[in-house]
Amino acid sequence: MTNPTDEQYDVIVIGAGAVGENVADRTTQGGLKTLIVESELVGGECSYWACMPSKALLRSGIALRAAQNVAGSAEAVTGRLDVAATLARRDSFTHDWDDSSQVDWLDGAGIDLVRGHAVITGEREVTVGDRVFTARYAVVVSTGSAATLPPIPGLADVNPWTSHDATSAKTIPASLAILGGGVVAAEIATAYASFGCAVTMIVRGEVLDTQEPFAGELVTEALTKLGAVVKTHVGLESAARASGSVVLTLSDGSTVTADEILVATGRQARTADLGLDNIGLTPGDWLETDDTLRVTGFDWLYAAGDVNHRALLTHQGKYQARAVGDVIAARAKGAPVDDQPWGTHVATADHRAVPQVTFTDPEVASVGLTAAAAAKAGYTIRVVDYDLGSIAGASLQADGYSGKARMVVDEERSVVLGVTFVGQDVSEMLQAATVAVVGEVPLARLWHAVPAYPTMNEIWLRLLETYGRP
Ligand SMILES: Cc1cc2nc3c(=O)[nH]c(=O)nc-3n(C[C@H](O)[C@H](O)[C@H](O)COP(=O)(O)OP(=O)(O)OC[C@H]3O[C@@H](n4cnc5c(N)ncnc54)[C@H](O)[C@@H]3O)c2cc1C
Ligand SMILES: NC(=O)c1ccc[n+]([C@@H]2O[C@H](COP(=O)([O-])OP(=O)(O)OC[C@H]3O[C@@H](n4cnc5c(N)ncnc54)[C@H](O)[C@@H]3O)[C@@H](O)[C@H]2O)c1
Repeated sequence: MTNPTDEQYDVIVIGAGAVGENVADRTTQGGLKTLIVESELVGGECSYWACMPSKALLRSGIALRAAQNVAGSAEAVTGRLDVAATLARRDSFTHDWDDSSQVDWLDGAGIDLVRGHAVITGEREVTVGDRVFTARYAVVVSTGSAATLPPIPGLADVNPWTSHDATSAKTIPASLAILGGGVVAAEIATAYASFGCAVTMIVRGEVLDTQEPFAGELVTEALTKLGAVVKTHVGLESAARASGSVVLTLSDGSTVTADEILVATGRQARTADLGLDNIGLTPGDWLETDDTLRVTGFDWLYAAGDVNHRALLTHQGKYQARAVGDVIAARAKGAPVDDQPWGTHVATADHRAVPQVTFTDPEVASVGLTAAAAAKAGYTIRVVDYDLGSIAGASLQADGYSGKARMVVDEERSVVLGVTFVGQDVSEMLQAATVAVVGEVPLARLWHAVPAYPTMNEIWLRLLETYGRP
């Protein structure tokens, strides 16, 4: 690890998650001397408690079911999921929660690291313990987000799990209640149900209700088939521990008893103890930015990743990191700033072209606007739906393949505003949809993007045929 001796830097990045690391890399490549401060593990949530461990927990069950869904391999794969081997594979991805390889990467990239809790103590000034650092050009906040805990009577006292516990568990409880119906809840429910854990989801609305409605319907159906109980349109009134178990009283008068409860009710900004009050901002708030990721009202303060609440996804935060690192370097050198929509120094895609995969089984892969969001935004739209199971490639992928696709078209410009695929292995089909949405490729031209036969990508041809040739 580098031992910084000079307390003045060009750029100080607070938080060494995936986003902070990428910001620091870009500013360093831009010739700026950069310090990164991290209070926990270099690599942040995604590497140790979020994307990577959760996907590792999911993958073994998904691979097993994929083999069971094809005659021939189904006969060969007759055993049960090996939970211990799955957990061991998860541990290999998190390097047993040891960040030395990421620290080595920072070192190799020429980025100085200070471990400790950073506080903004003034303009361009960051204090870590008894060391005070100043930044010539910029301070970038990339402190991420943390799980919220709703103020439900008794909930805090039952020692509820957050996603940290669910992704790092060394043993799987016999039963798990999950509060919430979003991405974390649906993914963890899928993984734990695959392990044979008795999962009960308590969902105040529908599962995955920010996606197209059929996504939640198909995922709920699949979760139920896996043995999970999905209770929708019901609230949690109170929680208590009795004989070691968690006893939950629901708004419909019923009770749920489980070994543990996972609270997956969304995120809050990690800004409560960052010293925001020292610079006239409110501790605990999300940091609002312009499209160059500069915090409103400041010329030296930037925010990238979850903490700005634009799109709480690793890939989107890293996209912001590339823009923010490059714009800081450009402004420091007095070079031109390209801040027009879709320019080099802006994160335009955050507004209407965010890709996301929910790694349930079936997967949900979406980009851009849902039909409801597009209509609400005032677009004149046409919605085209198609059954993915009737695509030749899908029928080869799995016997009895079931899935659905939707394309939302802007009728005035004849371009795609959003696409959603739900089905086995659809995640790898998402990038083509993202290119179509970001590139605003006219439908007439999309007819010339010929999908190979027999792949599941033929869904594009079917969607276009259903729409009709413009
Ligand atoms: C269970 C789960 C699964 C997920 N799966 C996916 C997925 O599959 N794909 C995807 O794209 N997204 C996924 N996400 C979202 C993804 O994890 C986040 O969007 C991403 O981690 C945000 O990165 P970040 O760098 O902004 O924040 P973080 O990764 O949270 O990093 C922030 C860092 O800042 C440090 N820090 C905070 N305050 C201070 C301080 N004052 N001083 C010093 N250091 C500080 C923290 O210790 C942390 O290391 C998932 C989230 C969860 C909860
Ligand atoms: N595969 C991925 O890309 C992935 C995976 C996991 C998480 N993430 C990201 O992490 C973020 C956090 O995920 P999340 O699932 O915690 O949040 P979320 O916003 O997706 O879902 C929160 C859920 O909790 C419910 N809820 C909120 N308050 C509640 C309350 N008081 N009582 C009962 N239910 C309540 C909501 O109705 C919703 O169902 C997401 O924004 C997502 O982008 C991404």
